[in-house]
Amino acid sequence: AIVARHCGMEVLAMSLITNCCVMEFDSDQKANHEEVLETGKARSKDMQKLISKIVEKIAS
Ligand SMILES: O=P(O)(O)O[C@@H]1C[C@H](O)[C@@H](CO)O1
Ligand SMILES: Nc1nc2[nH]cnc2c(=O)[nH]1
Repeated sequence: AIVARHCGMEVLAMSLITNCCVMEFDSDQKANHEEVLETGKARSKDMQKLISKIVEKIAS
């Protein structure tokens, strides 16, 4: 993104929130990669649709 901006390109960044951050060191809860993969998979179609719509709007 930094190089793209340097070259004068417009940049859109997106992020999918995939899990909760565990703030307490001694918490029983633990963040794990499986929940991240699971959410990514569960939301992949939504992300595809959203990005397609954005590209359509940019192109029109
Ligand atoms: O050990 P961290 O906090 O880096 O772990 C998080 C949770 C997942 O294991 C991974 C992201 O997928 O980072
Ligand atoms: N998606 C995701 N990425 C991370 N990178 C470091 N920690 C995390 C986390 O809890 N979730």
